[in-house]
Amino acid sequence: MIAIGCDHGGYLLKQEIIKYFEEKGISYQDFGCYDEQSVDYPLYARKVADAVVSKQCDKGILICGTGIGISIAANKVQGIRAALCHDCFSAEATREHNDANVLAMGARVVGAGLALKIVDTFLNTEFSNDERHKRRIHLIEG
Ligand SMILES: O=C(CO)[C@H](O)[C@H](O)COP(=O)(O)O
Repeated sequence: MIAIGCDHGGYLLKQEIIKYFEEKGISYQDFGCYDEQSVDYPLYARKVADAVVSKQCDKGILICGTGIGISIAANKVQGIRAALCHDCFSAEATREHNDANVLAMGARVVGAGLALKIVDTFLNTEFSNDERHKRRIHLIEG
């Protein structure tokens, strides 16, 4: 189950991703927002982060205008490793090296075509389980 959330700046891209999930039969839970009315992105970052940390969902996807604010907010939640990715290399590397559990993107930065490839890469790349990466992740967690 994938948790997905956005602010008003990310709403239209979130709808594209949801359409993609429905076509592919990927199960998801939509934590809002639900239209383009102006909202505050930290609230949606928190909803998705809580769903991931509580294991209600396996991974999260967050979208705002830039992806920056919503990733900063998600990373305040203990246990969240949110990665802001606007290319497939980063999406693959952050799964392999950082075991990122939330993908953040900016709808004002990437188009839907690239965003869907980034989502696909993120969801289909496993953590390497390499000792050096595990050690570094433990150091992040403190
Ligand atoms: O990218 C964002 C945060 O990093 C927000 O989507 C952006 O700040 C919203 O801006 P506005 O209220 O002017 O639409």
